[in-house]
Amino acid sequence: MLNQVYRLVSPRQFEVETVAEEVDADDLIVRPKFLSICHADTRYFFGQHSQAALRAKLPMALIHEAVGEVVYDPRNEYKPGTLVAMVPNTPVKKDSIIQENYLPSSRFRSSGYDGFMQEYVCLRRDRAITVPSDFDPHMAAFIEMVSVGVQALTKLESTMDEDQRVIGIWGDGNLGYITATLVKQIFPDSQLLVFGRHQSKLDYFSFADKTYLVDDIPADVKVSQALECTGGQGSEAAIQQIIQHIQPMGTAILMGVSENPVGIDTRSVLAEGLTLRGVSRSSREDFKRAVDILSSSPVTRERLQNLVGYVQKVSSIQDITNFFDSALTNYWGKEVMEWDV
Ligand SMILES: NC(=O)C1=CN([C@@H]2O[C@H](COP(=O)(O)OP(=O)(O)OC[C@H]3O[C@@H](n4cnc5c(N)ncnc54)[C@H](OP(=O)(O)O)[C@@H]3O)[C@@H](O)[C@H]2O)C=CC1
Ligand SMILES: O=C(CO)[C@H](O)[C@H](O)COP(=O)(O)O
Ligand SMILES: [Zn+2]
Repeated sequence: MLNQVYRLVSPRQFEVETVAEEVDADDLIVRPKFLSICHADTRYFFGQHSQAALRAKLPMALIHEAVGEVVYDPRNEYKPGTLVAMVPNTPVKKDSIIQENYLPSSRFRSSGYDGFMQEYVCLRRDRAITVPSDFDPHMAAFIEMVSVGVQALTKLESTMDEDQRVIGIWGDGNLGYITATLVKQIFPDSQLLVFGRHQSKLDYFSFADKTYLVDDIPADVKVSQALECTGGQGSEAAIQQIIQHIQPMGTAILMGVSENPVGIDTRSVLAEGLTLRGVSRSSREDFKRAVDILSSSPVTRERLQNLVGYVQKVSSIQDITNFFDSALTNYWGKEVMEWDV
């Protein structure tokens, strides 16, 4: 099959390339419909990586958050038109200990392998998760980020001590918001505190028990467990505050991506017996749990619809470039492309 792939060839420059795809019975052909942007994509688009990293990864199609319609299934298991969320991680090896999203051999789309900015995606069938028909498709576009929140809270469940009284989230953006909605489902009896830098963003977290501006946290506020959802240099200050406000022996899940190493006060980590656990990406199981949570909780779906921040139809390379530029100035929520190329 000949396919048109929209690749970033250098910062801010896309080119369309025709690629011959080999389709076997294990694959599905999916037409991408709604694509949403992650910070990882904007870091490539704006060239916020070292020259060596850009040379190693580009040209590459961006975007790892998307839903699309099945157009062809050689095994006829999926009806044409079925909306599926596409899992961007494709494992090529199995390991009895290391999960698929932590195996260096796995192929993650839009980080070294072509992402979903394509005319058609040739998708291994175990990478497709059916999206229920009552989901808003703009919200469904970022199920991948919801699955990362699920991965984080699943890891928190298996790592933390028994103290579930207070869960603290640092970060008042997309990942913080998604993770906060999931805390309300996965830890329904816990108090949820959210710590951010913008009152106008914290106002969206109306379902949290309390929100704090990070320059105004009372010294006696304590959280049992914490999740860092900030990224960039902001991670350093967030991790420092988590160390100050977490109970001894608490667990902090770190999710924000920083291009440069950040400093951590290890003396306090040791003295308080803290666990810092990194979480990256997600697995098929996390997608399934994410869809199950959304299916059984209309209120979570409604909250996540509030995170649809900017929607635009794109039909050309110029539209795609404009869309990424708009993402830079969008203040709240996820940017979703209606993919019409
Ligand atoms: N681990 C994983 O698999 C994944 C990681 N990520 C990463 O997560 C990070 C966040 O993504 P996203 O939510 O989309 O980004 P956003 O920009 O939407 O959100 C980050 C928010 O955190 C705020 N912030 C910065 N510093 C602090 C601080 N010290 N304490 C509290 N809040 C702070 C930011 O404010 P301001 O804008 O003023 O700095 C911003 O509002 C990124 O690095 C992204 O790459 C995303 C998806 C998956
Ligand atoms: O966003 C993510 C998962 O949803 C990851 O943070 C992203 O895949 C990291 O990729 P890279 O190493 O290319 O920045
Ligand atoms: Zn991402």
